[in-house]
Amino acid sequence: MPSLKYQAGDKVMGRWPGSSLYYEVKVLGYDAKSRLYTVIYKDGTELELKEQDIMSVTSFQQRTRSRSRSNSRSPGRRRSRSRSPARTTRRSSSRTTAAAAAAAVATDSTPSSRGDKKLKQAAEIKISPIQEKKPAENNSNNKHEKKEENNMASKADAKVEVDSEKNLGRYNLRRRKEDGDSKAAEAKPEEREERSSAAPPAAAAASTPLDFGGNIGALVLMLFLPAWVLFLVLQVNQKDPSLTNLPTLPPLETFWDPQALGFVIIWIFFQALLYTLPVGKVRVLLRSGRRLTYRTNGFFTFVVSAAVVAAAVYQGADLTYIHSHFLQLTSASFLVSMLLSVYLYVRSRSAGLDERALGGNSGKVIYDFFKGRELNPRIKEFDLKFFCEMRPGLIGWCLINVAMALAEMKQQKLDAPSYSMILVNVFQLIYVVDGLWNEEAILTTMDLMDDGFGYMLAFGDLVWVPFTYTLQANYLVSHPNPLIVMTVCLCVSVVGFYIFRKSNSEKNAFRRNPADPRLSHLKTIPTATGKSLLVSGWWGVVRHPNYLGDLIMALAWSLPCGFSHLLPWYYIIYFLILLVHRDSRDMNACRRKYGSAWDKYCRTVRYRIIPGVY
Ligand SMILES: NC(=O)C1=CN([C@@H]2O[C@H](COP(=O)(O)OP(=O)(O)OC[C@H]3O[C@@H](n4cnc5c(N)ncnc54)[C@H](OP(=O)(O)O)[C@@H]3O)[C@@H](O)[C@H]2O)C=CC1
Ligand SMILES: CC(C)CCC[C@@H](C)[C@H]1CC=C2C3=C(CC[C@@]21C)[C@@]1(C)CC[C@H](O)C(C)(C)[C@@H]1CC3
Repeated sequence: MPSLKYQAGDKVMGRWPGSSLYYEVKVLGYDAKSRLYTVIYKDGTELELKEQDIMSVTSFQQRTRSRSRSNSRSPGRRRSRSRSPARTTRRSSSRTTAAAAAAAVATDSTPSSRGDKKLKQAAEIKISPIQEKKPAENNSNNKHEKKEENNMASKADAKVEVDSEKNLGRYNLRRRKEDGDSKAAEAKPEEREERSSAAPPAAAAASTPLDFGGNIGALVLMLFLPAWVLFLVLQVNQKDPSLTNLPTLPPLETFWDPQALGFVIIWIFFQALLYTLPVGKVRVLLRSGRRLTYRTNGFFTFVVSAAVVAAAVYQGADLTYIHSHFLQLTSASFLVSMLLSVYLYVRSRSAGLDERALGGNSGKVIYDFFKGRELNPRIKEFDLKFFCEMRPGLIGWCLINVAMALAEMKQQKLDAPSYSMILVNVFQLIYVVDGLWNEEAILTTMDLMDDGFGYMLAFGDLVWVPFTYTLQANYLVSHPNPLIVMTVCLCVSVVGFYIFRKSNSEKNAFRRNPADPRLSHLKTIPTATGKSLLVSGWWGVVRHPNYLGDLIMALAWSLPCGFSHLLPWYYIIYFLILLVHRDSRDMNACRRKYGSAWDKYCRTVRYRIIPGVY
């Protein structure tokens, strides 16, 4: 291993997965493909570690010394952290044998007197090989596994077994079921949150395989996506929109309207102002040692925005401006998203390695610009990604829909919007309000956890969502459709929403507090990161039940538009492609995160989105 930081045979300190404990290990080798070092612990246990989870013994000692110095200076900062599954608080057990653990040193902000205690606690880790399970044992109905896992969730101080799956050379962490108490269940919500975030940091110096066909694919998408939005925006005004009836391109000067740009900027700043108000709960995401706080006041923001817009309409503001200047508003938003993307790329160059997203850190300029390099770019406490995803575009979606209802009344000379328009408005309003009401759930989604913030999301949030997700309402303005299948639309919408909400809430509740008594009936699979995977309930039906619900809802949004044209059905086609691609991105990410535990989950839950089909 000539140009590597650590060589085979080196004695180094290796971080225990999902914890901040370091053990003395010996480097055995390096796999260039996975960019993982194989290390061996003193008792012969082998693990694969990332470079950033390894430290030379000297720098480790320096770090420990400087930490204990700073801790002895500031006792107020001493805090016992119970995030790690490997961190135990019990007295030693006769079954405890880990020689590796004897070398463990807690790197927490604990004073040296506590260091010994931690060392002793860490010595309670038991390392024992796992038996290859028979297929029957892998079944989701395996009560034993369930039992073990429930204990794992509910016992913050239980002992940990390290099981090696010999065939894959990977490890699972499990708590022994006889070691029980209910400390985690009794813990305060904030503490639970910290504990359930025990996974190793997602951000890293390394990059993952390129999506979208790398640089070329990203460039094609960057050009294609705005062109496609333009196509849709022009198509929707055609009397007979179809793929064979292409719209003519308007003169270039019609794209530019300073007033439209002014409105877009005012809207974004207004949303930003509301976002900063100290209303709502503060949520914490732990990322590479940093505490990221998020203020979840999305619902409040929505209510205030609705009140302000209603007041403006009352004062004589004409919302149909949005319909008549749709093209100009779209290009103004595109300009803003472009400028934002450039800003994000430039600032990401000074972001630390641990602040970068795995997916957008390839070193390829176009690809990284598209995918986003920085995981959670912030201006002080203002989180740009969270804000853009949840506020201007999402709330703007509802504003545009209302404007389309008013435009329909004006154009069709109606006293009230059509039933079709009302249904589309109500269905999508519920979707958006639900997203804002459950805003904290976004903290467990791929976008927040794994994706960097770059062109894809900036454009997606500020242009794609408000100007293409409103297509059905926009279509109905000039393509009236008498509603004959109202009951069908309602039923489809209710079923879709039920699946979407229940499955998302189940996963979110589980990620927040795996020991939640309301989830105690669910079966789970432990993983080496300390987090577990749900294997029954909604997440035992298909691997993405939330996508299934979302797709069913998308069907309900198109049904009121009738079958005269394909255009209003575009959303569901696009959404299917997006979610299938997203599902495979998530599969790859989870395989990287959870290794063999993920493969086991996939063997147990065979279908991805649609039961029995895919
Ligand atoms: N309207 C729109 O345009 C879009 C809407 N959406 C919606 O947004 C929501 C979030 O979607 P998205 O972020 O893509 O994906 P998910 O909310 O499904 O999050 C995926 C993550 O969930 C965790 N997970 C996966 N399987 C399990 C399991 N069995 N048990 C426990 N945790 C599991 C994993 O993360 P970990 O283990 O690290 O917690 C995984 O990375 C969905 O409802 C989706 O429909 C998404 C995209 C676009
Ligand atoms: C431009 C590309 C082709 C695709 C961009 C994708 C984005 C538009 C979507 C990625 C994930 C999203 C989510 C929502 C909106 C669309 C984007 C930004 C979401 C906020 C919609 C409301 C939901 O309730 C949600 C679960 C909060 C969604 C989260 C994901």
